[in-house]
Formats: sequence, structure tokens, C-alpha cells
Amino acid sequence: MLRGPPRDRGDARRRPGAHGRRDARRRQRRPRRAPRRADSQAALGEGFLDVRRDGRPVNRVHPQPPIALTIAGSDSGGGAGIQADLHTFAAHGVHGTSVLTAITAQNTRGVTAAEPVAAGLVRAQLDAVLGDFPVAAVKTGMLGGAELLELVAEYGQADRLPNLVVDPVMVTTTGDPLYAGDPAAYLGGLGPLATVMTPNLIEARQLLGREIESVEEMREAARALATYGPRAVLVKGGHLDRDGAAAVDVLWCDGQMLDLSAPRVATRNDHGTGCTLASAIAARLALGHPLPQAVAGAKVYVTEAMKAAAAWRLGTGRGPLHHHHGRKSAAL
Ligand SMILES: Nc1ncnc2c1ncn2[C@@H]1O[C@H](COP(=O)(O)OP(=O)(O)OP(=O)(O)O)[C@@H](O)[C@H]1O
Ligand SMILES: Cc1ncc(CO)c(N)n1
Repeated sequence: MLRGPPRDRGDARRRPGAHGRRDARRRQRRPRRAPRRADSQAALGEGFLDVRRDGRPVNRVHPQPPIALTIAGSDSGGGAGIQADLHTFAAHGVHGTSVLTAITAQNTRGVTAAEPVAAGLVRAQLDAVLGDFPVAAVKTGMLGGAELLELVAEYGQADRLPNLVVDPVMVTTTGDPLYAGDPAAYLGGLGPLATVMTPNLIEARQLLGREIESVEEMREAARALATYGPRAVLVKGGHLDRDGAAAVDVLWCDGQMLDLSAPRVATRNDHGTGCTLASAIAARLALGHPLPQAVAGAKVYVTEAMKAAAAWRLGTGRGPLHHHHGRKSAAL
């Protein structure tokens, strides 16, 4: 290596003793070597964060991020779908991979057009991602209809979709339909493969074919949906009691019921809350959080992302969340 003459750093740095003290400090602060790990463990992709036994994260930096996969549709407005999922993964320090299932022309006011991606191309994306990356968690969003749902289920049945978070996307916040198939196909196809399913109130009603009007009925719905095989069901209450003080979701997990309540944020910017919540759960599972803590932590993340974007006017309708709240811009 070529070396030039030592650079003149100014007189202040040449004071006697200054270098000696700095060198001593440098010696003390030797770069820490990454802990040795078995190759198989490294291949699983450790996260930026470890977790304590009680599920709280330990702030220890790992050499590389874990990997999550989102199988979802594109939202041209950037607030929901693939775009929200990748923001959320990045905000969690998780590397995001994506399989695009549909393209929607969408903004904060609604969906004006939507087309599914051909099944062969969805399969090719799945093979490309799963054949190369050690994916640690997967989230499904818009699947559009029975054909792609069955295709995704095929990969789940082959044990290729670990820590599977199924958001049974059927309609947008603005009421536009995003799923053309039979809702029951969700339960039969992906129910038994899901680590957790996250229907909103409207989706839970369609899946079960009954009204759900209260938190108690949400709890009954979660129990009923769990009989189709997922380890956990989170029924989201964003659409219940919109003028109330709290946004209450219910989680049925490993035979236990948990109410997850957060202060309701007064904002019109609630576009993509469900996508963000499901991908935050997947990101946390990829980081190694236990399931109930992953869900509870994801709920806190969504609430904070809503609060941080509450005053935004990014479009004229229901705008997106601030996925990177609490972080400085890379441009600063
Ligand atoms: N105004 C609000 N304040 C706080 N939390 C909210 C609010 N609205 C929704 N949430 C929370 O956001 C999460 C997503 O719930 P929601 O029922 O809105 O999902 P969704 O309808 O699938 O979302 P979307 O279709 O917009 O992606 C839940 O945890 C819910 O409690
Ligand atoms: C592409 C897409 N997926 C999911 C939703 C649900 O919020 C949406 N609005 N758009």
C-alpha cells in the first residue's frame, strides 16, 4: 500500500502527551471481534437485536440483519402493500425481500385499477427468493384470489414459509375490494400454515360469515378462527368504535386470550395500518422475538407510526404512516 507523508493535523494535536493518551484509549477500545458462531446458525441470519428470556430486546449489534419476505401487492401511493412492508422491515433493521402478487393504481383516496401478477411469475419470484436467501419470517398481504392463495399455500405446505404471518387482505381502508375469491379459501388454504392470522373486523366478519360488533365478539371470533389451525389469531379493532379512546385488538395465542389496547390516534392518516402491523410482527419474529411479544411490540410500533404522521398531508385522502419515526434522515 502506498503511504504519503504524515498529514499536518495542527498544533493542538501535537501537544506533548496528547497522542499518548489517545493511543492508550485506542488500545482499550480494540474493535470487538464478532462472536464465533456455527455456520448453520450464521446461515439462519441473526438479527441486529438479541432478545432476553422475557422477550425484551438486548441492544447488541450482529454482523448482518435477518431476512424477511413479503408476498403482497404494490400500492402506487406507497402507504400500504409491498411499500409499507419494506419500510417496516427496514425500520426494524431487517433485510426485506419481496414477491409481488398484484399491481394496484392507488392513492390516498382509493384504488382506480388493479391487476394480478401471472402465477408463473409469482412462482419464479418465490423460487428466486427462497432458493437463495435464508428467509426467517414471511408475511402475506394482497393475494387477489384463489389461484395465488393456493400457490402460496403450496410453498407453505412444503415448509418453505417459516414464521408465517397471514394478513387476509380483502378490502382497503377506503372500501375497495382486493380479493375476488371465496373467503373460506383463506381458512382452508393458509389457516393451518399460519403462525398468526391478522384479520381486521371486516375480514373476520367475511371469514366467519357473522357480525362482530364488540370486543367480546372479537374474542369469540379469534377463538373460532383459531380452530382452522393457525397458532395465533389477532382480530384487529381499528374499525370498531372509531370515536372511542382506545384501539383494541384481541390476540388468541397458544390457548390464551390477550387484549392489546393503545390510545386511539386522532388522524385521517390510517392507510396501511394493517400491512404495517403484520410486517412489523414478521420483522420481530425474524429478529427472534417470541410470538406474543412480537405482536404486542408491533402494535406499539404502529401506534407510534400513526402518531408521528398524524399531522401529515401527503395526499388529499387517508394518508400513510411515518414508518421511520424516531430516526434521523440518512440525508442529515
Ligand atoms: N386511529 C387509530 N389509533 C390507534 N391505532 C389504530 C387506529 N386505527 C387503527 N389502529 C390500529 O392499527 C392496527 C391495524 O388495524 P386496522 O383494523 O385498521 O387494520 P386494517 O383495516 O387491516 O388496516 P389497512 O386496511 O388500513 O391496512 C390495529 O392494531 C389497530 O388497532
Ligand atoms: C396493495 C395493497 N395491499 C393491501 C392494502 C390494505 O391496506 C392496500 N390498500 N393495498
